[in-house]
Amino acid sequence: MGKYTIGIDYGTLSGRAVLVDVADGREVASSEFKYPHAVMDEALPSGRKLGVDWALQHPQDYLDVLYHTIPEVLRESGADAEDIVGVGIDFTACTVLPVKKDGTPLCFLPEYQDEPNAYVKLWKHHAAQNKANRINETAEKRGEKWLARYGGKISSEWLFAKIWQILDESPEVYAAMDRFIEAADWIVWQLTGVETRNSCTAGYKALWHKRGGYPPREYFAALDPRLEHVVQEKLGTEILPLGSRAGGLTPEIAEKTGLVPGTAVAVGNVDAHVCVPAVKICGAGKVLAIMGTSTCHMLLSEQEQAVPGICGYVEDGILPGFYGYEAGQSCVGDHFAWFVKNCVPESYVEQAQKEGLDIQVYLQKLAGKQKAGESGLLALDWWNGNRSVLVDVDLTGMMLGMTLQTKPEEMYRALVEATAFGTRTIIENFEKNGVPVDEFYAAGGIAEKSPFMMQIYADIIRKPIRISGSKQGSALGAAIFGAVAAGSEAGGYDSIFEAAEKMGKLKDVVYMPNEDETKTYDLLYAEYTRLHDYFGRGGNNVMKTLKRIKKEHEG
Ligand SMILES: Nc1ncnc2c1ncn2[C@@H]1O[C@H](COP(=O)(O)OP(=O)(O)O)[C@@H](O)[C@H]1O
Ligand SMILES: O=C(CO)[C@H](O)[C@H](O)COP(=O)(O)O
Repeated sequence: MGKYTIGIDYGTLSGRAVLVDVADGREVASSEFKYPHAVMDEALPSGRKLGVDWALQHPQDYLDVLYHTIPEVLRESGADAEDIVGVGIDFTACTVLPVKKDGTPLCFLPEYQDEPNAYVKLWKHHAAQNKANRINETAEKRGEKWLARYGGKISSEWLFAKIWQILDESPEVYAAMDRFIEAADWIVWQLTGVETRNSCTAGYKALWHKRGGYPPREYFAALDPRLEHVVQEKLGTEILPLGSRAGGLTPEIAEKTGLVPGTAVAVGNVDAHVCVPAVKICGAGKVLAIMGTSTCHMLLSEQEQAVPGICGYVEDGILPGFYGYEAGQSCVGDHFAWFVKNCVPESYVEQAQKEGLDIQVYLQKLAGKQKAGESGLLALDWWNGNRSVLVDVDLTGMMLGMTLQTKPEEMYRALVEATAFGTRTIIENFEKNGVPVDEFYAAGGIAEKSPFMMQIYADIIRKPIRISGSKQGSALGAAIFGAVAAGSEAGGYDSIFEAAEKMGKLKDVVYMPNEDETKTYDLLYAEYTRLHDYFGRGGNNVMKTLKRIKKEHEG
């Protein structure tokens, strides 16, 4: 009888579960549940308006993912629950929420339902930038050594900026929360009844270090005296390494999902990092880009090297025995989603429908007929700020070269190219700073759906691109960690490397750079870099001025 594990990938808009065969990673069944509340960036369910740069979620949606997708993959596969030996989950990060000590989210309590700071702050909640600035300035002033691990600057997406925002704006919420916890750890807590913290989110998003722990309390006190004991009071300090077993499934969750009580559950993981073993990466020098709403770039190295402008590096943060480096672009597919929602004429939508094509596929069909540089357009990919290498959410988007002849498919292609230039900037930044990049892999919705984009990326970054063999790379990665949490005695594996070797997958296709296109793209990339540095490194702060004026209008 085969043994199986279930991996659940909590993305920005939905949760996706896969049930896979432990022997070879074969996907037997899958299921998706779209979050009913999606991303709340304008108002709470009560109608209460949110400010600029807010992005919240509702934790009930995460529980509903379990109740819908697990029974569905069990039904679809026909697998016996006794043969499901482990469950692993991954989540967007730093997606964080305030909870009571029994795990109840504050936003479930009637007194906080109309309080924005009681909800989950999604990874792309950018309304704590003023806090991130002070976190950086204070760290620099005090000569905090950890700052270099985070590329010299931490982002407003990270944990301490978010919790400080709560303290500052809603001290009563801060006082009422017993824990501030990553959604990854919270959902594992709901599955097992045990509160655990995973080393991945703690390391990348909460400044934690395997040997040194968190920054000292004097640092937090220098930020705000009320934060002096934030770690002890709100976070908890017992951090478990990736691949550990967090606990066994509770009888209540087992009953609601159809699984067996006590089934091994892995400690939480991050949607990007978890994907590395899913594409069989087990060593240094291979960048994996997980390309969806945003892109995260993961890279292993045997060397510890400070790299400016990256999100950070964490020892054992992706796989044991390596320094795991992370960089990213906080907006990639989000550009394209924004474009089709706001900038495509009715006639295009109708034609796409007539041809039975998704509107993005239709635009790609038209844009694919063009050559590099043919549109005369060049864009900066900062519709949601810049995560790497500038680490500045106050930067905004820009497109240059438009004329009365410019077509929607050309603008769409320019946005795709801009995101690829952003990726090339990240690769070159690693290489320049002593972390070699030999190969490039891609996973995520975009790598899966769009050969058009993958070819443009290969042409722009000048490297062959290998693609994840699973449509759900992150969910497969979570299932792989589920197999390690189960261990070999239960039918899983004792090492993540062995599990990756057996269960990881790559497609046969490799996108090769096309020499003619790369030559033109080199010219465009030089112009992109000029604009990138001009608008992004202080040559012209017009984007910030415009944002400030906009904020004044919004009060
Ligand atoms: N045919 C397509 N080609 C390229 N990108 C697409 C296509 N369809 C949807 N997308 C983009 O994929 C992104 C979602 O990626 P996905 O990996 O599925 O989700 P997530 O990032 O939430 O995990 C959206 O931002 C959307 O613009
Ligand atoms: O910060 C992250 C990883 O470190 C987020 O999880 C990520 O950017 C969100 O990913 P997705 O594009 O899949 O929604």
